[in-house]
Amino acid sequence: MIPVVWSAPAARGPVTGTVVVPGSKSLTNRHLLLASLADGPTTLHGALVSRDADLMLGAIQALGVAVERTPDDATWVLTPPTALRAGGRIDCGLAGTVLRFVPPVAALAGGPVEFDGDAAARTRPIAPLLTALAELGVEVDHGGRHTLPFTVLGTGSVRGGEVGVDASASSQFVSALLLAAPRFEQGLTLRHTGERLPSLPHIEMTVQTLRGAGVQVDTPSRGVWHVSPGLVSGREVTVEPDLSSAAPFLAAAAATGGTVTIGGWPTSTTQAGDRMREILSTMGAQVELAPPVLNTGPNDGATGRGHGGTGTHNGSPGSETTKTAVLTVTGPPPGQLRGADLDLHDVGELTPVVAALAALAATPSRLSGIAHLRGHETDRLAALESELCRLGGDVTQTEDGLDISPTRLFPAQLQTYEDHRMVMAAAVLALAVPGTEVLGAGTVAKTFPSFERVWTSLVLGAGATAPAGDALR
Ligand SMILES: O=C(O)C1=C[C@@H](OP(=O)(O)O)[C@@H](O)[C@H](O)C1
Ligand SMILES: C=C(OP(=O)(O)O)C(=O)O
Repeated sequence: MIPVVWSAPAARGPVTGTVVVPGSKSLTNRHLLLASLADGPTTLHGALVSRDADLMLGAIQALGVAVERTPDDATWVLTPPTALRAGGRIDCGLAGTVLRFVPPVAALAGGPVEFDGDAAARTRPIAPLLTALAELGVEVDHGGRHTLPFTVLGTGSVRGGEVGVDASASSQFVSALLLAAPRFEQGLTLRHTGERLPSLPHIEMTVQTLRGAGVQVDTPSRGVWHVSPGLVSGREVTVEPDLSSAAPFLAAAAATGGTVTIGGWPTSTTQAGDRMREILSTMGAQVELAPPVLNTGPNDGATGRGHGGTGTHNGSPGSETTKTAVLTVTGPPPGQLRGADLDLHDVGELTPVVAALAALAATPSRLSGIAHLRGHETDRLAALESELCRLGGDVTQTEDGLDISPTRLFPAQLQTYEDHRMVMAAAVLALAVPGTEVLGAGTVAKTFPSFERVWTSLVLGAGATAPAGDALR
């Protein structure tokens, strides 16, 4: 168990080794949700085992899905009920994917489904989604507050049709409506009505996941999606490793002049974490994606942990051929990491780790396009400003991001605000600031329960980190 106050290790020299990261949170939770709507069983290989995935599993079980897991947790079989079950209570924890993706599915159950979550989840944006559901004829009792707790009053069917949603606070409003839409009577034509739309790759992930399950999704123009009503195919999928969970390990190489290698890196992916390659290269690291391994068979991207295994996903209409590769990042010599001007609008979840790295760089950085991070697990812009300043950093919040300039940093006890990515950011900072302590680091279990063990083993020089199955817990 990770201690409440974690003395995160400082680097003893260049951090070097090979890391195995667990399955993608965003893909795992999309596949779990779709399994509840499918026409038959779904088999998942390499799914994430973590608090957010557990919460999604709990949610679909409350809706009547039967779950079987192999003893090593490597394979899960999810069998949907004939009709989604009402009367359940869904715990969203602090998981945006549960809070946003499950209510439109609950509307298809034949009665009330209650939703609540962590205290911090009550301040996460949800109103535009509840309003869109109301326009689609779904009754939600939220006592006029438009926040958790609320009850979706399912009637067994949703009419569907056309609806607008302002998703400038979270792309998850769009994903949520699209994921349930094949089971709406008329399908759905969804229009984003706001100025800016964050996290587009995550919406593309939703579209690809639906198409993989045989659902027809058209994108007639920018900011408009059409989902045709129809069957969602139960299928067999291998979940890609979580590339955003890989980010702090790659950052460790960049910050210390070390070399970190991660296998099973999908050569084509919708995951935000893939942008780390470009970000690290801009900051002066060497980034190499070794010749891809061709995998044939049913797959969602990377199969097998490590180097490009294979797998099969039916992808309904035929199987796909996927490629994975080995990613190696080598940091510049100490003192030569460059700051950067980065628009992170599409990949906001990378911000905490990138901000930590920017604070260790030799020149200033500007991170922009991320005003919506004020509604993430915590107000991430405020949290990063406050914690970097606690170490003596030179950081100011802008309207839509952070300006970070180099300064000498001193050890302090860092707070993490129940935010897994603040723990990862603190770990990166501690590499260069011996004596740094991290308060509440256990919150990293949201997406990476074994983070502290894998991190410590890499930083203190054990080299290769935990094997696949191990890294999942
Ligand atoms: O759909 C998803 O799986 C996610 C979408 C993004 O949310 P926002 O659009 O709210 O930033 C991302 O930051 C989050 O970590 C996961
Ligand atoms: C914003 C995040 O999570 P969530 O899915 O809870 O929105 C995140 O993981 O960075």
